[in-house]
Amino acid sequence: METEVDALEELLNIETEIEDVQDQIKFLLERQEKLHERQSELKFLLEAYKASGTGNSANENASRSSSLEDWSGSFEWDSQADDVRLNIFGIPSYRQNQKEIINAIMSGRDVLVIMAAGGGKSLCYQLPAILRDGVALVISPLLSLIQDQVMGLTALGIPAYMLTSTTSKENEKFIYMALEKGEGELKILYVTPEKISKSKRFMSKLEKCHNAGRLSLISIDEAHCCSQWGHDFRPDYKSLSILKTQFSNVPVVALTATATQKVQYDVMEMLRIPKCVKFVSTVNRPNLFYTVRSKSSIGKVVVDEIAEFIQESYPNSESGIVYCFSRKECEQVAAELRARGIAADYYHADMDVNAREKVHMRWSKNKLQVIVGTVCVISVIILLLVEIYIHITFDTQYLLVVRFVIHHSLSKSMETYYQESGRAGRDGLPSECVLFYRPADVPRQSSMVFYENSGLQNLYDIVRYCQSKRQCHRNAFFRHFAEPLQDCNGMCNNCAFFSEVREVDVSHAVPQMILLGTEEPSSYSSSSMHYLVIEI
Ligand SMILES: Nc1ncnc2c1ncn2[C@@H]1O[C@H](COP(=O)(O)OP(=O)(O)OP(=O)(O)O)[C@@H](O)[C@H]1O
Repeated sequence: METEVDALEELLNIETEIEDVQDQIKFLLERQEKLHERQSELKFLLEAYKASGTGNSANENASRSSSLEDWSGSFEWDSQADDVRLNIFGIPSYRQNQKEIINAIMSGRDVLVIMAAGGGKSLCYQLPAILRDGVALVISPLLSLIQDQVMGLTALGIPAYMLTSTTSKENEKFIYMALEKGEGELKILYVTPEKISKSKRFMSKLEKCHNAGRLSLISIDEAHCCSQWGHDFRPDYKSLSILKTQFSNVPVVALTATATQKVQYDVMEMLRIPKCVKFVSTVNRPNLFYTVRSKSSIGKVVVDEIAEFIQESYPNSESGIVYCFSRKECEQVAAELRARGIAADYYHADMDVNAREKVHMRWSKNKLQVIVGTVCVISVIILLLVEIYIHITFDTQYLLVVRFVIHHSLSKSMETYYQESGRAGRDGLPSECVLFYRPADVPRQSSMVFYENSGLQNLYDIVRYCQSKRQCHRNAFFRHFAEPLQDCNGMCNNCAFFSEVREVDVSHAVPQMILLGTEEPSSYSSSSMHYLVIEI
């Protein structure tokens, strides 16, 4: 006769076997994903071979892409470029890859730039836009980003305009005349991708500009938005493929801070630039200290800890961002930080334009120390506010730099976290990125990303990042972006406080755990779990 002990034993065996099966399924799913990834890379490579007509060109291009030698030499525009860099942009020297990228664009090549947040991507297309004859078209996903860029360029005396829903009739007329007839001074024109996909009038003027030989280059910012495998796919970016088809002799520059191999191939395919020169800079941001802190289940305690961190580490009102999961949470956290004496306000898409403008102004005048935003797409708007030039006199600039980025809730992927946290320390000086993590936040995010391509897988990557007490946080980025590991130099909490992590043998608590796991859900109580944790 089967006893209760036999039944319990069999149940345990079955559960162990189920776990084994689940592990195998997980392994096979991961293998399938990797095979799909390689399949799309190989398909792309074969198309590149076909397009070039020779068996070796794709290889040549690939090696050329990774070689900076070709682009770092002397070119006829060197002295003019140095003059513009120094006297217009006020930048004393190039950062890594900038000169090479500029040379490739000036030589008329299509270019894909993967450069860390704050690495200086804008200069790479803005400088050639000034040097080359005609108008440079820049496609950027967000109005506020465009406004900031145009404001900054205008302040430098560069004729930059935007054609968006907020453009005045007068400016629109000026832009169309400049495109069609070459009248007026227009060097850089910013539009959103919707302009390309939806405005026939604009496309017809652009065609006239191109036919007259006045379209100097096409720059596509946040190019990862082209890829369905990226963390921020935007359907309107798909229509950008028309640009290379229609203006085949105009160099296309695609720029992004984050793109895995798969996303890079996708972007090149989507924008029809298979032979582009690829410049991939390291994702490493050596000046950022990454920390993951465990998050209390009591909301008030979390805000207490955030406030304490800000007041202790940044007593001189250095600027920072706090990211929350929802708009409501943003408003609550901002109010609670204010109640604790921190100049904080929230900023999200539900606010009207005037309210947003007001926050923008207070931020730029340094009257706000902290902006509280959401970790979804809207957060990008916040991100754009984080670095603002204040023109004191015509030739003096202050730069508001974000010194800390705090995540009250986890991001939806490693890419998103890299970008959001990357807003800190864009001047290269030491800055901090702190993520408050608790497992209970995962289901909130998973319900949001469930229907995205690889959404859950992306989420689990960042969950692994948060849960690891031993793995270097910086290395997690290198692994994610398939980059060789570099030294962290103790610039993450796992490396800095490695010796403080204790391994505890909890095997004595296993029988209790099993009993707890086999309890009827109705009899299961959090107090029994709490008791168990204390026991351990
Ligand atoms: N060679 C340089 N030397 C010093 N400062 C530079 C250089 N190039 C760019 N910068 C400055 O670095 C800051 C960041 O540049 P930029 O906005 O182009 O970064 P980005 O790569 O577009 O970042 P993100 O992806 O976050 O938007 C700006 O203040 C810019 O003026």
